[in-house]
Amino acid sequence: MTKFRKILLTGIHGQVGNALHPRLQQLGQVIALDRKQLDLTDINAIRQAVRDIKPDLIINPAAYTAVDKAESEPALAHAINGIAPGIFAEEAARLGALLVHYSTDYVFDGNKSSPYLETDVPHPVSVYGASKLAGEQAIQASNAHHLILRTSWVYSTHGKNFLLTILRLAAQQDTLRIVADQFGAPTSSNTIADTTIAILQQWDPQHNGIYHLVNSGETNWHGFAREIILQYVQLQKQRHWQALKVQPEHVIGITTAEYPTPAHRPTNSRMLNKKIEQLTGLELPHWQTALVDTLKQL
Ligand SMILES: NC(=O)C1=CN([C@@H]2O[C@H](COP(=O)(O)OP(=O)(O)OC[C@H]3O[C@@H](n4cnc5c(N)ncnc54)[C@H](OP(=O)(O)O)[C@@H]3O)[C@@H](O)[C@H]2O)C=CC1
Ligand SMILES: Cc1cn([C@H]2C[C@H](O)[C@@H](COP(=O)(O)OP(=O)(O)O[C@H]3O[C@@H](C)C(=O)[C@@H](O)[C@H]3O)O2)c(=O)[nH]c1=O
Ligand SMILES: [Mg+2]
Repeated sequence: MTKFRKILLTGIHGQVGNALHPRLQQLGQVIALDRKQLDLTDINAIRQAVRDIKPDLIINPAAYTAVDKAESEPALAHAINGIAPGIFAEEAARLGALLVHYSTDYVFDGNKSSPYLETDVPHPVSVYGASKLAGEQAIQASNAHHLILRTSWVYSTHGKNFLLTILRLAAQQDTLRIVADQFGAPTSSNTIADTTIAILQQWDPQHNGIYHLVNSGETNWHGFAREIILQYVQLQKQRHWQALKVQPEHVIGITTAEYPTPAHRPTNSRMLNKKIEQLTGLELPHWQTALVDTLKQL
């Protein structure tokens, strides 16, 4: 089914863009632009690219994602995460195209004691979070058809992510110290891409809006790290992977105060994905299931 004529995709070397790229071929002709072909800090270049290509679907997983570095580069983070999405939205509106954009749990302050809903008021506590919220608001202020998909703790077999960081550290050190007081849901780039395709297959203008898109269940960063080690050890023998120095019991839970970073991170990053499950009729996989699936692709 080619539901769309021309799909403009950004961020193809990133985690989510890389997972989307092959899957999108089933929906239409994909024109993928990486940073060299389209620099999102260049507003005129964004306008020109959209006007030249005339897509009926724009998907923008490109973003400035270095959370700590953003604290010292707020203008750059804001240009890419706050301004560029609004330009895509203005151009999408001119063409009557749909804009699919990704956002983050870090738009919330984390002070809620239960999982966040799409109707909860965002209040970011980091430069990255504020820049992503500005992007959401710019899209919402436009007349473009849009889907804003908020996800969290994204990992995949490539790129910069917590899964690969933990495996790298676990091969070098015999102890890992990981914060155990920030709660959320690790989400695989495969789940994000599969769910995006499912929404697009049945897309209708009345679906415009924000959706939380996370693997189900919850943990904290320490729980995620421990599960990575446990699952790796289980798969290791049959797959002839290198041994780790760390034993699962040597993944130590610590407090946020014991791991100081430039950026503040929310204590509660949990988000309910009921709205997107109702729309797609899908049950999003549990984070532990998605993790095994990703590890098997290493
Ligand atoms: N990673 C995570 O944990 C989470 C991510 N998200 C959101 O999900 C989306 C996808 O994230 P993810 O795939 O992990 O991100 P990545 O950091 O893996 O990829 C980001 C991509 O954006 C590109 N990019 C960065 N700056 C520019 C620029 N100036 N012009 C053009 N392209 C640029 C990068 O290009 P290059 O390859 O050249 O560097 C890269 O391909 C983003 O919107 C992010 O905010 C939400 C929650 C969690
Ligand atoms: C490597 C390491 C991290 N940590 C902590 C720091 C932090 O609180 C947590 C995760 O670290 P990271 O730097 O991977 O996380 P971070 O870069 O904050 O990840 C975020 O990225 C952006 C793009 C998002 O949108 C968020 O959803 C989230 O995925 O683990 C430790 O406690 N010990 C360690 O050895
Ligand atoms: Mg990071």
